[in-house]
Amino acid sequence: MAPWSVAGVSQLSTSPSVPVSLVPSPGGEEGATWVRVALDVPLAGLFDYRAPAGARVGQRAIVSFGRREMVGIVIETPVAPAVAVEQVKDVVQMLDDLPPFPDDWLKLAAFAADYYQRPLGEVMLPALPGPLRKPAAYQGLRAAGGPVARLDARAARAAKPKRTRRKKDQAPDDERALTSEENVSASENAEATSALPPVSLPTLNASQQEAVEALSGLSGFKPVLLHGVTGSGKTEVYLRVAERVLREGRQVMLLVPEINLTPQLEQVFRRRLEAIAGTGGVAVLHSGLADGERLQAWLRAVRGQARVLLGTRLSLFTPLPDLGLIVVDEEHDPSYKQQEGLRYSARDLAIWRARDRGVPIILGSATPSMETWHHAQTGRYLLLSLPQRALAAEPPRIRLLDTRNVKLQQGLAPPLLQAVAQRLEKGEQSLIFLNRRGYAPVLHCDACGWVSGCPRCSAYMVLHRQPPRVPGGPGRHELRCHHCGWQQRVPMACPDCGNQDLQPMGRGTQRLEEHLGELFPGARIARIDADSTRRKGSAQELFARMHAGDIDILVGTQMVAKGHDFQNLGFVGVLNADAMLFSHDFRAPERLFAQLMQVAGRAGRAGTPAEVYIQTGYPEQPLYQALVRHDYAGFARYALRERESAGLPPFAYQALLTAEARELAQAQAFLAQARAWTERTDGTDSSQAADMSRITLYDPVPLRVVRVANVERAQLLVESDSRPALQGFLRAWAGVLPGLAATARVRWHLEVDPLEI
Ligand SMILES: Nc1ncnc2c1ncn2[C@@H]1O[C@H](COP(=O)(O)OP(=O)(O)OP(=O)(O)O)[C@@H](O)[C@H]1O
Ligand SMILES: [Zn+2]
Repeated sequence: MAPWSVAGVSQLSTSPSVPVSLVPSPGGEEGATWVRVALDVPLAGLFDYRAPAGARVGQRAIVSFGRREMVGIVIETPVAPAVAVEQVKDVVQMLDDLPPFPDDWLKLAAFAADYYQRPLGEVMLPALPGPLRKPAAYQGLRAAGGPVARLDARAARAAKPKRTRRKKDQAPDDERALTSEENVSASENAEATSALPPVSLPTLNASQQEAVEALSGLSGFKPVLLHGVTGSGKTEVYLRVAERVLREGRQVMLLVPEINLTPQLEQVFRRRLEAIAGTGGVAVLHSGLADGERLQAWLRAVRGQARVLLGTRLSLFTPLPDLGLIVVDEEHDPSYKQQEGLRYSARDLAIWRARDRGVPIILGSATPSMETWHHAQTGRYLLLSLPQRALAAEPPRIRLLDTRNVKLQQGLAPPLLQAVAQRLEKGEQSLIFLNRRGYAPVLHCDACGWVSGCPRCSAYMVLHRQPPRVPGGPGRHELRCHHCGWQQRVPMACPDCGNQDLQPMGRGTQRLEEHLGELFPGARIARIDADSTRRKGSAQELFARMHAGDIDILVGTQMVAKGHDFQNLGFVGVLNADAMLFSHDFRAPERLFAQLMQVAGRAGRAGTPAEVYIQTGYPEQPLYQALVRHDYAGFARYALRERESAGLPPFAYQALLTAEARELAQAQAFLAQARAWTERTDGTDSSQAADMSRITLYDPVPLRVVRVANVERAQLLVESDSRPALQGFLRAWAGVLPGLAATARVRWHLEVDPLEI
């Protein structure tokens, strides 16, 4: 393994095949005439324009491209354009409302583009807040100066007359979208700091203390795995280390899987860290923000006014001038992986960024990914552990309920029901975890075997209960496809045989909620899943009710499994976990173990003894046995041994080419051609030929759900034991794929380090 190879990410390639040079050419920074610009278009390469008034690398420009105008970023200022001078258009406008993007940011984007095989513009521009990449934001009278200038003007106005400013200078609607409520200037921060009430800090326990000391002693790049069991107080460790870094005058980037669901987390970070960084010193970025709010938070971070950036994966690409520490909380969480466009791992890029900036990075988890755990075991990452819960003496007791010889009541085993009843009596809350939303996964005809298939997908339509039109009224049912969104009424009779008695098969969270209501008529029952939380703010409302103790029994999907620090949850029941036990995806056990550990970890956090019951038909499975012992390390040892003997990640590196077409044959033919290309050795590039010996290409196969919205999908897996070899191959391959795809008329994408196969 090469010394630079870190986690999922290899080094920034300096090989000449990288199409981007970040070094300003002899044309000079100031007064350059030619600019080479990255644009958000699905075409490889950069585009040349003339900038009569000069331009600098990293500066943005509005240019015309085809019939559109677009915002691009200057990557080079070449001495001469790559095409005939007469063909080169002038830029429409150089934008100077922001200083040029710094070198380290350009390097990060260039690395991501090269590593994930995407055009540079498709990496850079989507990473910016909306207004900064929309030419419309710079046009027209109202937009004079652009969104940044407007925001600044507003901030300046707001800073002067302190009391009476609201209402009066309300911006017109389109501008208001770009500016949010508080606009605190840097000087105001300083004032506010002293006004904040002092926060009382908990006394660290011995392992927290050790972790904080070890982390405080770090300088330079060092990845650290903070492996702390659920409820062990990892957050407190992040806070202490962050406080220290802030006092040293540096910025902290804190990545979390989700923010919308856990407003308490945001509050804790604000309260604690703004005591040092000043009011407004913590900027928060996530996809739930309006364009203007996002721009504002982003600008504050970029300008160094915000000293802490707390955000989801999209904040990874925010330039931070004084970055001193990166924290990735719940590093194993799949939501760090973007599943469309640039399919990047924010965790892996965060590690690259930490290395590039020479700062420590903390990866925290109770159930680390196998990749991270492997690095910690082999010493590449420093391993720090919090083996005990911060508050409770004991972790929850986990028990397996063997469902093979038990008579279930509506899918629920008697001991589980008794446990809920007992907690009800004691005034404690219960959580029933079922990772399947809807009423029932399929509707079925007993007479002829008909099932509710989606007309557009190779999948079942899920039976859903609609909320009643009037409170207390009857709920209607309908069929919904979770893959394509298709909806239809429940047929009155079987479409095949006319039988009028169609039956729901299996159960989802809605049906479970209904059953529990019948079984525990006096209890306050609520459900948290994607359906019950569709309305903005409804998830926060439901979680607030749970935290306030207004819910006795909570039914929930994975949305409730992570992050929440419930204080009065005494029991967790888990249904249908077996569904993930025998998946074709080699990562399924890892995900299942993490999910069960996390959901179990919601119980008994405040110190009262708690129990977790898992219903299963396979209690002897090693995964469940490890879970009962709370033995993450044992599970990981077993899982890694299996991966090693099968030659799977982290012992191999993968990429996945997916093709979509009207006909499966078309998609497969394209993949077959893409594969055949690799067998054509024309000897033009001997180094590539040598690398091919380390590359395995599997046969193209249809996806498990092969058809979605009338599009058929197939994929081709590429594997190598060497990341540089895989990267070298992908670089060459990505050059020929667009041509092959155009001829075959298929849509395609290439995913590096895929999480799901
Ligand atoms: N040293 C301490 N003394 C007292 N309470 C503490 C201490 N450290 C943490 N806590 C409290 O313990 C609880 C659990 O901490 P926290 O939520 O940080 O755990 P965690 O490790 O992030 O768990 P999870 O992985 O389950 O999210 C919180 O209520 C926190 O306030
Ligand atoms: Zn469908």
